[in-house]
Amino acid sequence: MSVFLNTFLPDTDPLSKLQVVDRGLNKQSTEASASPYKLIEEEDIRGLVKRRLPFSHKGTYGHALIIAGEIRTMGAAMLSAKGCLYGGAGLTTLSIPESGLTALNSTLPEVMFLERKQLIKMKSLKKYNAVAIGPGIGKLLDGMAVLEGLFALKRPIIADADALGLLAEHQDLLYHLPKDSILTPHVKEFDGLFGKHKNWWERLQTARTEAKKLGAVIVLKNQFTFIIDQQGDVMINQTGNPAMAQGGMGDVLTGLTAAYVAQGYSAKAAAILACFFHGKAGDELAAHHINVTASEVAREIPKAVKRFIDFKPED
Ligand SMILES: NC(=O)C1=CN([C@@H]2O[C@H](COP(=O)(O)OP(=O)(O)OC[C@H]3O[C@@H](n4cnc5c(N)ncnc54)[C@H](OP(=O)(O)O)[C@@H]3O)[C@@H](O)[C@H]2O)[C@@H](O)CC1
Ligand SMILES: Nc1ncnc2c1ncn2[C@@H]1O[C@H](COP(=O)(O)OP(=O)(O)O)[C@@H](O)[C@H]1O
Repeated sequence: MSVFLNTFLPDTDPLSKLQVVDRGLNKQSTEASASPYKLIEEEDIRGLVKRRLPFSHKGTYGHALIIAGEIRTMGAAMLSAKGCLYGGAGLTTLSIPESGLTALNSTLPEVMFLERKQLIKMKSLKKYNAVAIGPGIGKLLDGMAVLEGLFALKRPIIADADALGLLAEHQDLLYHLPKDSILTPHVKEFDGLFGKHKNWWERLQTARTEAKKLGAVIVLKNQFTFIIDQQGDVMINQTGNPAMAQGGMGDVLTGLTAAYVAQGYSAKAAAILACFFHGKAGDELAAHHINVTASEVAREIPKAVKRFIDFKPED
């Protein structure tokens, strides 16, 4: 039976009711019968996710840098770092104001620290396999200078939360976003970047155009998160649930996305895997909890991935 796009939208419009969604990611977009809208299925994830290798070491799984947090939102930085750590990056470094250092060392001793002033030494940032910026940075950090420096390196970044706010205010910079970057807006951040929309159908059309124009992956977060790739195809994530509707959940997703980029996945694969396992961890917790915290979701991720990898469909 066909499934239509309106099933995944929180509002109604005449066009999405007519738009068929393909099941799975296998059909090539170039095929005449293919829909640009695709539902991510477990089989797709099995084809993407890699096991950890014998004789591997921390260097095998990449080094992620997360630029996050200010005095009132240091929690966002900790949550992003947790998402990255539990997502399996070989090394995680967090750049926060020094006032957060005690909290970092006592709560996440595995995570390293990079002073904010080191961020202007752009060449030294080349050693990181993934760079994420935004959760809780507010406007205190000289975010624009850091973003400009990162863009000059022409290395993809993951931009979330307040970094998206900065890009919305400086559209000239937005269109210099390095190719294969990942933007992770919720609906308000998306409309801040690209203008107000009447409904979700229109928002998705803008997302497809902008992802192509930017050469970036856009992760438009919602109950069903839409991952729009550089070709303008829309992949729909089915995991996740309302128990996850609590502050900090997106911060964990940002860190988890960085972990997958650091491990060598493409921007598109990293975004798909992060959304899938973030939601999967939330679903497993929601089986026994009415609501789940962002920290709990982060901690559940390695278990959810392990269960998924070890599960045999005939079990
Ligand atoms: N522990 C910490 O340090 C934490 C720090 N955090 C950090 O603080 C910074 C600012 O975060 P913020 O929550 O103040 O603003 P922001 O996320 O822009 O929301 C503004 C308004 O937008 C809406 N809205 C939001 N999400 C939506 C959605 N999915 N779907 C639909 N609508 C949605 C909603 O408006 P409403 O719909 O209620 O009118 C909401 O009130 C940011 O850097 C973040 O990383 C947080 O992560 C929390 C934990
Ligand atoms: N009802 C829901 N169903 C599925 N996922 C949800 C639900 N509510 C929130 N989420 C997930 O939680 C995250 C929220 O992100 P965001 O709004 O950026 O949060 P924050 O800024 O507090 O970190 C997204 O990944 C979103 O998909």
